[in-house]
Amino acid sequence: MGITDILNRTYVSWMDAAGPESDIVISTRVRLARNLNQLPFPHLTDEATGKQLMQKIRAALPENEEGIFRGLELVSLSQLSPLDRTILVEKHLISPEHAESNSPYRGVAVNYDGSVAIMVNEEDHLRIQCLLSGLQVNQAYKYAQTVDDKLEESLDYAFDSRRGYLTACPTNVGTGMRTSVMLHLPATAMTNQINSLIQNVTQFGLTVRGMYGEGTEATGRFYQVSNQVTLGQTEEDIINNLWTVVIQIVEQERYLRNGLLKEMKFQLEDRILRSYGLLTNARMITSNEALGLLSDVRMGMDLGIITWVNRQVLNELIVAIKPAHLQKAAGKEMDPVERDLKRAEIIKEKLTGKKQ
Ligand SMILES: Nc1ncnc2c1ncn2[C@@H]1O[C@H](COP(=O)(O)OP(=O)(O)OP(=O)(O)O)[C@@H](O)[C@H]1O
Repeated sequence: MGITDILNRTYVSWMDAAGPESDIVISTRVRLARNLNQLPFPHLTDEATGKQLMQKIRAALPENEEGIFRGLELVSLSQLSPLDRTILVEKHLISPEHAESNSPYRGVAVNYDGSVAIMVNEEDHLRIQCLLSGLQVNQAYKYAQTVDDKLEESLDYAFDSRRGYLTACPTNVGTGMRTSVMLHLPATAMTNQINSLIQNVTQFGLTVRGMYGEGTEATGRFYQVSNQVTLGQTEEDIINNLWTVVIQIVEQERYLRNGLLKEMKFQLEDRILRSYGLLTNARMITSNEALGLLSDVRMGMDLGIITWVNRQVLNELIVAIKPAHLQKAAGKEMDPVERDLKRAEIIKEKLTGKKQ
């Protein structure tokens, strides 16, 4: 029960849709950036220090422990194929930049259900991530803290009493914490209110990114909202601020959805049912088209228009239709046409429960 298991199945725990507000908040992530004293930051590291760091972290991870530590084992990126590294990106367990490396001195540890993932030698020596379903900022922070405390029992962190945790990029100094939520905002997007939302959240020290984080565009219907500031605020301030803003975004999205349902009931039902029809009948489908249609079906489910699909299936599909997951499922490399065929097949099967 370790990373192999995570790589061989689509499901990880953030997809269970069991968390609060999971009609709109898909997942919550808390990540802590940490570095070890006396060792240069990753971008200045040579082979010898890279190796030393991997050894120290491997030794610091608890063995045979239960709870959130179950299955947590450090694997070098060189031990994973490019496809498997992309699988981890598609599941949101490592960043796209980390996946580009095949260095033996960079690594990843993932627990049994993907709720804890640790990147080693990414931008910082350690990036501890906790990822949960729905809006669970406090719980995700609690998990991250538990992992952090456990590692700190045997690692000497770079910490300055005035500045806080020291990090490779000055924007992370202080708490070293980024808290974020992945939101599904179709009504906000359909009513052209995304730009004003972006402006509003910026005023609260938050930032809006695309589905795959830094450098990915905030377009479509899925958005990641996170704190921009790590210095001069406590972890509790950051969490409370994010929670307060997100609750308002959630309420606004629900209000807009209900408005659409009231004002254009038949058009909305038509659009959603057509989207379902396309998803369950297409012979070939691209990733972008599928994501847009899945977003419609998800909203249809939330509004009670589609009653026969469950949210976990939709969360799993968001990931199962990505290129690396499709190729893993097919057991071979595929060109774009083959992927479009396979994608259509998987969607049909998951939505209708019928094998082709
Ligand atoms: N709430 C969330 N749910 C699922 N995945 C998330 C969430 N927030 C971030 N991620 C994923 O984490 C990865 C990193 O995201 P991002 O670049 O925003 O953060 P970071 O690396 O911690 O920040 P930094 O820019 O400070 O390095 C991305 O793959 C992104 O998809």
